[in-house]
Amino acid sequence: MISMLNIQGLNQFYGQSHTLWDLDIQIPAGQCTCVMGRNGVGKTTLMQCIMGLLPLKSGAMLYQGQDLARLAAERRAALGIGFVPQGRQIFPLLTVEENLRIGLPARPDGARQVPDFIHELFPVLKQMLGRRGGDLSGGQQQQLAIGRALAIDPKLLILDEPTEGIQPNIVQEIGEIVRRLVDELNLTVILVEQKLPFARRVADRFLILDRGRLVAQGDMDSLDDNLIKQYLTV
Ligand SMILES: Nc1ncnc2c1ncn2[C@@H]1O[C@H](COP(=O)(O)OP(=O)(O)OP(=O)(O)O)[C@@H](O)[C@H]1O
Repeated sequence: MISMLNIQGLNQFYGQSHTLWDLDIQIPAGQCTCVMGRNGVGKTTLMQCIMGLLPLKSGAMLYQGQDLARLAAERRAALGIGFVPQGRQIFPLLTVEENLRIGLPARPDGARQVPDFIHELFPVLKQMLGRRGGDLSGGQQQQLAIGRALAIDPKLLILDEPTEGIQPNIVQEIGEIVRRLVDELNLTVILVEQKLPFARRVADRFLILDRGRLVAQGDMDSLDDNLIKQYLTV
């Protein structure tokens, strides 16, 4: 297995509160890994650590062999890590096109155009390029957030709860798009997801966090009822 991201001994604190404990995690290249666990176990915190948005107490994060831990967040984007944050965080007053273009300066190849494949993946955005981001529906905003992350041409794409608050037909579409990114474009995806059917359909592997610790991992097929009962259902 070639790992895209190799996390070793990661510890994170919010003030005195020890939130992530001694995490050792390998994210295989060219697969979709789903990070699971109940509310508050540290999934978003882990994604923010990978993106450089939170300081680590200790640990290494090797991305294609290079340690990210000392790199600023913008550098991580330039290395090819795309991020779709929880809650989408699109810019409501900017147009769809301006939102899509916002990360382009991070591209190492100097490209200044939004790649065509993004318009192909999200035809709805193509029809709305001049509209303000804030005027889009939740599902359209989620597609915009994914398109914006893809515009930097990432190799690793992190999606934090992309289906939260989205209507079912768009959830279905997002699932198909994530699969295409993995199968056709060979992206590596880390998906934080609480909806079990969606996770099963879209992900190849799972990791389960519980109170900041890694408690289980494996192929999606091996996620059994015991694990679900112990760590996932409320
Ligand atoms: N900025 C912060 N300051 C202090 N504690 C925080 C902060 N952000 C999160 N926490 C705490 O850290 C723990 C992990 O939160 P985190 O948001 O990473 O969990 P999560 O698994 O992503 O949950 P959810 O599924 O609800 O998004 C929680 O106990 C949370 O209350």
